[in-house]
Amino acid sequence: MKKTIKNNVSWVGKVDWELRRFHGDEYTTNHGSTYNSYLIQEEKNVLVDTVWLPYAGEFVENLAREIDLDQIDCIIANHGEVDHSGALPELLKRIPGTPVYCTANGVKSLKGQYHQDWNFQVVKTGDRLDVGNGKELVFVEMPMLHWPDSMATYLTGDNILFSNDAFGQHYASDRLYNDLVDQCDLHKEALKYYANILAPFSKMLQRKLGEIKSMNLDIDIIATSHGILWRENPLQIVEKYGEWAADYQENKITILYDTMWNGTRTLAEGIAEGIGLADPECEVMVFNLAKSDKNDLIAEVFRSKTVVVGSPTCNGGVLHSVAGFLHMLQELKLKNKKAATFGCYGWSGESTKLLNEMLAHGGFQVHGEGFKCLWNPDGDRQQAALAYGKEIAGL
Ligand SMILES: Cc1cc2nc3c(=O)[nH]c(=O)nc-3n(C[C@H](O)[C@H](O)[C@H](O)COP(=O)(O)O)c2cc1C
Repeated sequence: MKKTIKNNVSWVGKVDWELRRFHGDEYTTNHGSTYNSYLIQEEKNVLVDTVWLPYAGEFVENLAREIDLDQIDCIIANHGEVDHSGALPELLKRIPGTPVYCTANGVKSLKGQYHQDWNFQVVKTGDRLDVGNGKELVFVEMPMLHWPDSMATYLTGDNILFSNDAFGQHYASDRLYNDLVDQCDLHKEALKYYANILAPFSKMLQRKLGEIKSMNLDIDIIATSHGILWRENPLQIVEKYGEWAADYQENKITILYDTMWNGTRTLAEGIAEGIGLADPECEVMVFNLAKSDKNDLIAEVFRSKTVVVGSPTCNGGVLHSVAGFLHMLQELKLKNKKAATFGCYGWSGESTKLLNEMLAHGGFQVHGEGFKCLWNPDGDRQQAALAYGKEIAGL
């Protein structure tokens, strides 16, 4: 169903209420998601992005109820990923030859996925497309936000920035706008999206935000490709991105562990108590990695100044939940974060050394050699864990 956004611009996307996993199993979408597609009906009719492949048929049928498909003059493909381009094959079967505006890298990613020689029209930053009634589309390349092909499109007159994945969140709602939804949930999902998907590209993002600011665009609405659109103080999310891209941290320490027989959990709780005693201002949170949502934990680490990671030694290594999580963390290349490690062992005790190596490889400033405990901690070792927590609070 079409929903008017402003004047002759409407939302024609899909709300995916039941989505719980995205990018395969890489990203948890506990609030579902949306695939936002937009229809601009000026003298020219322009479709901006489409929806995820499984909803292609439904999308094209719904669109055909809103507009005679032959009246669509062109399509803007801001990003070639299948959650935005998935309905192009179905749509272009119905209206072959319709121009598809995208970046040079967009041609590569779309051809690479769909193996079709569509009527591609390559655009670059600053290129303009007249849509009639005195309005134009202005294209802004956004390479690596988050694919080489990404771009944003700005509609003059209505002052709408179609930002694609930038500023988005996986958040399903029947409400379109930021001022109509739960603020806490919205900001949590926006930060989770940034931490898990965009954090590796923070340096590029800082440059791009500067470039967008220097274009002096009046922005009334940021129309994202996932989740909620920003219309109330839309630049608030641009400012947040500026903060997040600048080695973000809060006064927060996150303790993450897994355990077989609870010894390492006892250490985790002792360390947390020690930090709390030494620095009551610092928020400390403790999570069992095997029982928690890994993408929510990435967001917790992203917000933290220090992460403390524990695993018992198991078969000369660390537990797989911990190894898998640290593998994810390494890829995010977070900056300006400290780390410390701990774990129980029975004989060889490799876990802390291995954890230190993995964290150092991920760019963390690792403190010392880690806190080890032979078998289950007794009262003395519990006190020692508490003292270790006080030491970490002082890092
Ligand atoms: C399947 C298994 C494999 C283990 N392998 C090792 C090992 O290679 N080296 C070692 O020092 N301890 C090893 N241990 C001993 C544990 O590290 C020890 O029991 C520790 O106290 C468990 O900590 P937890 O209570 O946090 O699970 C192993 C224990 C189990 C159950």
